[in-house]
Amino acid sequence: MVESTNFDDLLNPQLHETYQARPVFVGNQQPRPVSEKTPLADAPMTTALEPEETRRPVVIVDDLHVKYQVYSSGKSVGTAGARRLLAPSTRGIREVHAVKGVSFVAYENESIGVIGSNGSGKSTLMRSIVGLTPPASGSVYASSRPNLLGVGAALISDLSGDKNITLGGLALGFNRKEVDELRDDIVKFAELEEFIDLPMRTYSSGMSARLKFAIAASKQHEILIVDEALAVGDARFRKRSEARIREIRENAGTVFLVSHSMNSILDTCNRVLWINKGVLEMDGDAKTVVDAYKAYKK
Ligand SMILES: Nc1ncnc2c1ncn2[C@@H]1O[C@H](COP(=O)(O)OP(=O)(O)OP(=O)(O)O)[C@@H](O)[C@H]1O
Repeated sequence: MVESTNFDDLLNPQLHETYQARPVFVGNQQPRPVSEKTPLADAPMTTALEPEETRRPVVIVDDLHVKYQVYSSGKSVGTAGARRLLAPSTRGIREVHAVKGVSFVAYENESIGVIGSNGSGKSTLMRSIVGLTPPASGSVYASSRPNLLGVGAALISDLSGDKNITLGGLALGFNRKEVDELRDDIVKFAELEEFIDLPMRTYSSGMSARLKFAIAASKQHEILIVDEALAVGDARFRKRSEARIREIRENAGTVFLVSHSMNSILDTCNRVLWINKGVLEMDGDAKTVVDAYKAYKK
């Protein structure tokens, strides 16, 4: 007989019942490092960044450099025939310098768009702010742990949408009771009432994206990073997710939105960072930066 796995066996209630997502540095109003090259927590900032005194800084990125080590196959693209044979081998480890000395201060209640061409380093910068990708040098300071929107990693496609709400909710730091209280709102927001008992693998990509967004956005994040999440779903869902992002921001959150949609950026953000080839090309009022970016792209 094949033994079936109980859903509760997949979780560890003892572990999760009291689990709460903890800020990186508890009880300290000052931004503190979430990641930096050296373990010196109180290392002075290397650049002349001066946070405004009238506003509360929530994220400080100080001269951040991020590098990837990539294994190169040795195939030099574009060199044909004999030229390829004569060309020096590029086999081995190659370094990609994805973020090159980016510095800025983000304040409470700001909604910051992050724009730039493909491969310019936007996602890398965001992953570094969350602490997923370590910097090669420089530091990131945050008043509490920034959250990258998305609970995708915690979800299991063979389980129903409903059970995945439990999984995703626990991954966000809610306890079971809190997840149960939020469940109906999440299902309603995702508009999946009729499908919530079906395994997630039967969902279309838009349906699972809606569920992931609805789970992740059910939490009032203090620092939230949304990387292209709004590009999914239809226009109506996009409008509602934009509205939810504005709501999070209005409730004293700070939101970063990485997007290629200038309309989403202009609708949602009051400030924009333009990243170009790993460098912070421009930082300012949303319309000014978007106009400059559009002019550059022409
Ligand atoms: N895991 C990785 N390993 C190696 N190189 C990487 C990795 N992730 C990103 N890169 C490289 O770092 C650079 C910046 O990539 P990143 O994904 O941050 O850009 P992006 O601006 O978010 O791009 P897009 O708009 O296409 O999503 C690119 O040259 C990319 O090839």
